Amino acid sequence: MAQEMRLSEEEAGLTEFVIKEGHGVKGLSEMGLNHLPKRYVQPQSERSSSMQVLQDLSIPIIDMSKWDDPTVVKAICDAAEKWGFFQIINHGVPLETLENVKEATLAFFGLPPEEKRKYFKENSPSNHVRLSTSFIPEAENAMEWKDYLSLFYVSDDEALAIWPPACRDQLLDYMRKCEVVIKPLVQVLMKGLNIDVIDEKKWSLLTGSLRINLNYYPKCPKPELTVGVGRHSDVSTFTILLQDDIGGLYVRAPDGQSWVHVPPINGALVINMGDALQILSNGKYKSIEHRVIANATADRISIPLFINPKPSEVIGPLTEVLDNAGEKPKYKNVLYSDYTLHFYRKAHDGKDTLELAKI
Ligand SMILES: CC(C)(COP(=O)(O)OP(=O)(O)OC[C@H]1O[C@@H](n2cnc3c(N)ncnc32)[C@H](O)[C@@H]1OP(=O)(O)O)[C@@H](O)C(=O)NCCC(=O)NCCSC(=O)/C=C/c1ccc(O)cc1
Ligand SMILES: O=C(O)CCC(=O)C(=O)O
Ligand SMILES: [Fe+2]
Repeated sequence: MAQEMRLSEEEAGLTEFVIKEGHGVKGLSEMGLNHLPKRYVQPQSERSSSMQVLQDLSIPIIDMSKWDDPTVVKAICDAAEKWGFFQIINHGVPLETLENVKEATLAFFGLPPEEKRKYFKENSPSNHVRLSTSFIPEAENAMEWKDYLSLFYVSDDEALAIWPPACRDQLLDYMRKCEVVIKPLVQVLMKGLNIDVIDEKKWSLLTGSLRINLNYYPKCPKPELTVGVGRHSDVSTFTILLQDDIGGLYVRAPDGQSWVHVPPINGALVINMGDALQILSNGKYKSIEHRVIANATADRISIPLFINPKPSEVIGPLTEVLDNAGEKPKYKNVLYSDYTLHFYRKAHDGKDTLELAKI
């Protein structure tokens, strides 16, 4: 009884501690709890014990050093169609830059709670900077064991003024250096759709806005009962993900049922297609469901850079794709900010956001 009482008091104080006081799940983890608060208990179907993992399959690893070589172009387009996910090596972003971003992420989450609280939605000077926990606590029945800082990029000047000083310089440097990955990838992916010339308008449609998230998954007392990130696809055009060496990211296998682990490779970047590109390519490129498991032994970080249409763009199947392939559109035209708003209004739910755009 006393134990139960303590637990329910704890549940009541949880929101206060995690959300209002700025401790996040990192704070919970550091308290050394030996049980998982109820709010984090996921339904059986979402737990790792319900995942069928294929051990001998893996997403392609592609050497980008000769990215305009026809065999590399084909490897990228095939991976984007079949897997929606691949890792790239020899991509041109210096190893040191990647290390700096990971260090900056740890530096940010290592700040005292009263510092971090400044970046909560209620206190943040701008909706372009937001520190949160789980995904959307207001909309979730069960929370995810993750804290994250989300930064919307408008300009260097704005970022220097409002992004947290603990990480802003390293993130800006990383984003600038990622251009050597973004440009070739867009060119190659468009080539796969028989689009050889990408004018200003199309660049803006495909890559007009950037968002970078810093994800922190602290050690979890009962990882088998919860998730790091629930099943979802990204709403981006595509995402460049930097992960540390802990592991735990799984992607849906081409069979649509099983899961495949994405093993950390030092110096590699993980690329995944997002919903916007699935829509623009009329379904040729697939945004693939992925998820992150929680773990008991190590803190994990990851840094996704989301390359997106501008929120004010209308996205729909590209006319070239429909004309070249003589296809009927599978998706409606939607305002991208309406699409992302729909994503941000509900808990992670696999690929359900796409239903909004389906014809
Ligand atoms: C800052 C923008 C440019 C909009 O500004 P705004 O028009 O002034 O609108 P708001 O900032 O008021 O945002 C509208 C609503 O969007 C939601 N939202 C706005 N950013 C956020 C935010 N980072 N967090 C969670 N709600 C938000 C949020 O619901 C918010 O409503 P509210 O909470 O009532 O103020 C921006 O939010 C926007 O429209 N972005 C579109 C581009 C964009 O960010 N695309 C998303 C690509 S990111 C992606 O694929 C993410 C994947 C992801 C996968 C797994 C995760 O666990 C987390 C993320
Ligand atoms: O942490 C990871 O490896 C993936 C995170 C993710 O899917 C996301 O933030 O959208
Ligand atoms: Fe994701």
